[in-house]
Amino acid sequence: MPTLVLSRHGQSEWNLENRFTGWWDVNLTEQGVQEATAGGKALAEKGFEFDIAFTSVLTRAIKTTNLILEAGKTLWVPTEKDWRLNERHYGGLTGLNKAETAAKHGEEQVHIWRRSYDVPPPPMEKGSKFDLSGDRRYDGVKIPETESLKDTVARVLPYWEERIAPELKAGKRVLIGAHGNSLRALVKHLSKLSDEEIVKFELPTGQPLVYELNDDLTPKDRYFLNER
Ligand SMILES: O=C(O)[C@H](O)COP(=O)(O)O
Repeated sequence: MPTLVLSRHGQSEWNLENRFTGWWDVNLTEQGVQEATAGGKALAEKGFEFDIAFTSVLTRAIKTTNLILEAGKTLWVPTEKDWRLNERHYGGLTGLNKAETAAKHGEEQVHIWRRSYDVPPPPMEKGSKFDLSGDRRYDGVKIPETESLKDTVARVLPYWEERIAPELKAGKRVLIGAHGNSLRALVKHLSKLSDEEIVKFELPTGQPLVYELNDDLTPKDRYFLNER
């Protein structure tokens, strides 16, 4: 029975500061390190082991994945990093404080930007200090100017089909350490959630979500580790 564990990264510096983050590369806070380690320890105590791990090209997710593996004394597990597991690109909102943006544009508008399925935030302005063109990790990648969750699903799913699903079908136990919205894309796909359902699905930082899958990768069971 293929097992898949998804974990959103632990608390990041900009989760703490309540700023829109997206593809901006911030570190974990001390609390974030503790959350990721606690998630990894809980997994190890319950007997979870991994054969392969996948993460994004962003520090907060890479470190979380490593901390989970380290807690299970399996830091050696092969880990693939790919931009397609990055957080949803937050466009022109990147770096702004979420509460200040709500005060300026209204709660309703900010809720639409954060939780509608197919309305993207305003695009990143050319020359903005958060512009990522020139960042070596994105060589050859067409960096989006902004993304809706629908756009995120459209780039996560081909990666799932191409790289992750074949490992599960081959019987590998898979860990994915990524982000709220790139993981929502996977949960939507696996659990067949509607556009309305997926935007209400919240993934707390550092809390492992377990999928027990049938051989055809349809879910048998899905649960947050701390709920069992
Ligand atoms: O990119 C961000 O700011 C967060 O990681 C996710 O933001 P959200 O809660 O607005 O989806």
